[in-house]
Amino acid sequence: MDNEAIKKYTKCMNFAAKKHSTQRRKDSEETPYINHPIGVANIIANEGDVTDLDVLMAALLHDTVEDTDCSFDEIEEHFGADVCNIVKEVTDDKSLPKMERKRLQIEHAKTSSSKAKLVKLADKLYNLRDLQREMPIGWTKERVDEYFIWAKKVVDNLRGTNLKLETKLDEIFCAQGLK
Ligand SMILES: Nc1nc2c(ncn2[C@@H]2O[C@H](COP(=O)(O)OP(=O)(O)O)[C@@H](OP(=O)(O)OP(=O)(O)O)[C@H]2O)c(=O)[nH]1
Ligand SMILES: [Mn+2]
Repeated sequence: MDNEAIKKYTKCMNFAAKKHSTQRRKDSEETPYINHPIGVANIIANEGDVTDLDVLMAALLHDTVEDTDCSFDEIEEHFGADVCNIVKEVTDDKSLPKMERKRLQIEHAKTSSSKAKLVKLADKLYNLRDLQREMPIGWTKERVDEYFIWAKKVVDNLRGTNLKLETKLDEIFCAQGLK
């Protein structure tokens, strides 16, 4: 086992956990938010069969700039430019109106790098499974249905990246009547 890689990945997990420490998911159990990034990394490694360290660290960090006080500079300083660039590709600009943010995510998906596409595929697979499990507090069925339709538009622009993850996403879309 590569000691340096294990040390870097563990440092990254700890960094992400501290950044997300006060955040909770929108489910009724108020699951600690960190479960999401760790779950996304786990999907990439153990369902997508991808163990590229930069991809797995970017998965752990993928919501830190978007949702915490973390900066891209901080990520680059601690984890390097390659990881930082993947995080940049998967970070929505929260200063934009929501609809514009969601439109841009569909558009950017097409031209993003294969490493960013992997993170995005796993992010969507995690969130869609969460939606199948439980409706987020304050959401309506319409909002859930809209998320599935929007998520499929993003995923359709990520295809050709990882057949295992795309197949599992299509099973979910099929179950939702979206095919
Ligand atoms: N399904 C589900 N989602 C939850 C839960 N708690 C937090 N979320 C997050 O909410 C976001 C989806 O809600 P939206 O209202 O569409 O997005 P917004 O928070 O960015 O406005 C996702 O963010 P994201 O990871 O940035 O993904 P995405 O919106 O870019 O797909 C998801 O991770 C939960 O319990 N269930
Ligand atoms: Mn996410």
